[in-house]
Amino acid sequence: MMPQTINAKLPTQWGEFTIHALEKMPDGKEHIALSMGNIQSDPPVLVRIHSECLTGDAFASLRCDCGPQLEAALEKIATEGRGILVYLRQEGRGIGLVNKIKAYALQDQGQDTVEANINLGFKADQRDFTIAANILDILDVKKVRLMTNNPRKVSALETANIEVVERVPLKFGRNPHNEAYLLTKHGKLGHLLD
Ligand SMILES: Nc1nc2c(ncn2[C@@H]2O[C@H](COP(=O)(O)OP(=O)(O)OP(=O)(O)O)[C@@H](O)[C@H]2O)c(=O)[nH]1
Repeated sequence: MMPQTINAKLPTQWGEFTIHALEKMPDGKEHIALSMGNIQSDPPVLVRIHSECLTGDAFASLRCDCGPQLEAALEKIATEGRGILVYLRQEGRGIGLVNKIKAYALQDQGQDTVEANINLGFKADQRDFTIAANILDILDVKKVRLMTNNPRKVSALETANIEVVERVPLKFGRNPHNEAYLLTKHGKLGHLLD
């Protein structure tokens, strides 16, 4: 089945985006992209690949840095007047919402974010970012400036022939509740954080 895209306007507090709803994707999930401005022209467009996080994105949870990263990415795109937010339905680094809350419960008992995933029978990170490259292909984008601290996102795009001309660090949302979580991301998951 071929992927299909449905486009509509999406006015936001940062300006007007186009929302692209992607269905019939290879992983069977419904993904979303928001775009602003001319995304195919030079210089290469600013792109954020964001994994779904209901607790951080919608409920302003301080356990992670997802909400502030999402907002900062949309703001940076609006400031440039062009860019793409790819919103992947990869809740809980791919383990799903209920399993993420199970992982939070284990973290409440002292495990770190990686140990909790492993003890639930998952890998530390279940995500496959190839789907983000598929979405950029559908949007006809071949070169990007990628906002991320996660080297796996950079290598996944490059493996799929999307050139990452620049990695733009995205360090927002550090707070006392997520200090240990961010340290674990840095120490065990390879995120480029100070
Ligand atoms: N399993 C699990 N998932 C989490 C936890 N905290 C946040 N997440 C999920 O992690 C994903 C966000 O991943 P991050 O590791 O924060 O960031 P990243 O996307 O790898 O990298 P950046 O591009 O640098 O932000 C979202 O899907 C969140 O729901 C946790 O403790 N356990």
